[in-house]
Amino acid sequence: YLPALSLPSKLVTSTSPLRAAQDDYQFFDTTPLNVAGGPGGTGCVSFLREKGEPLKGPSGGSGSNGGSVWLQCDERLNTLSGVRQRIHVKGSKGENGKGKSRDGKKGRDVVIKVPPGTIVREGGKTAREAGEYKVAGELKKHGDKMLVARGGRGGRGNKAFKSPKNKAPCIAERGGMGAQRWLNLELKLVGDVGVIGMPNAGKSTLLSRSTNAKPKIADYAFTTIIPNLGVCDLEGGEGLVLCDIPGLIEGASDGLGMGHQFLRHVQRNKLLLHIVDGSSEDPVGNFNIINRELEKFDELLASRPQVVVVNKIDLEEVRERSEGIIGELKKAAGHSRVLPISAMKSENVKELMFRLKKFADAQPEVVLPEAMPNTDLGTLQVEADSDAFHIETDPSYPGQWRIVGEYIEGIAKMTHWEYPEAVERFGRIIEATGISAELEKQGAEEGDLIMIDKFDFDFSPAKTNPYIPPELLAQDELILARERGEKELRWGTGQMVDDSEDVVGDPRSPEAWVVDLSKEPGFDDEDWDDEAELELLEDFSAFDREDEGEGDEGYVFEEGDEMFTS
Ligand SMILES: Nc1nc2c(ncn2[C@@H]2O[C@H](COP(=O)(O)OP(=O)(O)OP(=O)(O)O)[C@@H](O)[C@H]2O)c(=O)[nH]1
Ligand SMILES: [Mg+2]
Repeated sequence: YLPALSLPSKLVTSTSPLRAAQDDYQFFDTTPLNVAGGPGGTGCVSFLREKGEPLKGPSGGSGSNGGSVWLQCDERLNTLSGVRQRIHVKGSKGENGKGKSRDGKKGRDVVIKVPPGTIVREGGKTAREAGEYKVAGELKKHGDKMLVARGGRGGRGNKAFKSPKNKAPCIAERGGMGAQRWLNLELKLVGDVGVIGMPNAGKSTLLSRSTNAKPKIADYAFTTIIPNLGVCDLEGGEGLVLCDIPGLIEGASDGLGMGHQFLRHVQRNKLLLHIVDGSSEDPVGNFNIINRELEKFDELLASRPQVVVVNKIDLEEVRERSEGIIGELKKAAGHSRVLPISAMKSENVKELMFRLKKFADAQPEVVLPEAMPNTDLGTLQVEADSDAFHIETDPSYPGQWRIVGEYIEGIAKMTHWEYPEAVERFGRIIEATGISAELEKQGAEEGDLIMIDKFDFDFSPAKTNPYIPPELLAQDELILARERGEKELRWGTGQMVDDSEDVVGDPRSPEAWVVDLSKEPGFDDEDWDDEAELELLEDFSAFDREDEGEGDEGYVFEEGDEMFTS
């Protein structure tokens, strides 16, 4: 095993301008984003006491959900630069529940504005990695909204746990953690007209003369390393959006030059403006090279209508041969939309823009083969709210099992382990979600170590042991007999059960008997504070102290008070 070489970052950064250009480019149009929903508020344990009525029941309010993080599409934006200002975005915390049955206020949502055409991937801190991650959604139209990190669920207060069986529950939940994840956003620029051509043809110059964009212009290839969007204001119209695509060269479709990274961007343009440098050695040859590269990359792209211009006719030698070039280009292109211009001297440029606008408006909206079917972004979530789980085990650590699953891990985090009732409830959830059964199926035994998140448990398969010792099978007989109405004898959890109770259970395992409480007599809401049934409860440490010294109409317990529970 050899340690990986690690170079100082300065050495790692590219030495060739092309490499630098690619890095810059990727940085421009993709960005990582860390989103986290706010944690939910904690539930409250408190009991209300009114004048003359010492105990009026549980009154702990529930904590509220934490704020979520959303992405929202805003058509006024055309870059991700706003998002890049803040890599970490969090929803705010939900308020804790309070005494007197008051629930907390919901945490505030955060909405991040992104431009149309933003693709959201889950995972991938760097652009290079991101391509391998799952696409979670795309924001296409103004107003599209997508939930990317749900706020944590608010913990319930003890009021919510009141039941006929337990009228004075001493249990509350902690707030759940908000979802947290890395996203990678990628923007496909949307323009009406994609400006393509060899490096140095004059694409950026044209954009700077005809639109509000201020692209970098220079006398060397690959001046443009990021696609620039520019809006050309035409009288009485909405304007024409031009997209200056960095220079294409032979081999671009194989990833040479700026390669795939830009070709992708041209995909959305309704039409292409193909700029031919009239001063180059072989204008028509260059024209053909670019078209071949488009074809190799994507047939759909190659079939997009083009307008062709011969640029730099302000130069004497270009002007002289322009007519010949135009004729050849018309032949090569198979249409007659070929114009001579001088981007630098703005010759013929206004005329060109009007024609482009008219032509663009006549084109149908570009329909791309979708990466994913149309989905409702409100429901399509990065979030998976299922109780799915899986069990990890390692043969070299027998008797140790790890349960992995968002739901069960969330519940474990929300459980107040100091309340015995909460622990019991957690046990029931382990049963109900099928985790217990699955553990047994995989061979877990009583006393094995079960790990969920950072919590450890002893495994006790108690109620669902499918192995039935022979002596119990004999008991089954009795149960079945009883079900047939033949005998009155019943078995419960190791002891005889009173005949007056209704017992339901799994006949294969007498130990699984459960008393059906709904049919139990004598549990009336009014009965619960019968003093004879009350016993002293000592632990008040977790009680809500916010409402000390309330007036007559309500009272929240304080440390040192006596409290009774059934
Ligand atoms: N004489 C003349 N020069 C021009 C004209 N248009 C552009 N140029 C020059 O050509 C060179 C390249 O222009 P750019 O606009 O940067 O070319 P580009 O196509 O954007 O090049 P890349 O970004 O490298 O792909 C610059 O020196 C411009 O000044 C023109 O109409 N006439
Ligand atoms: Mg340029």
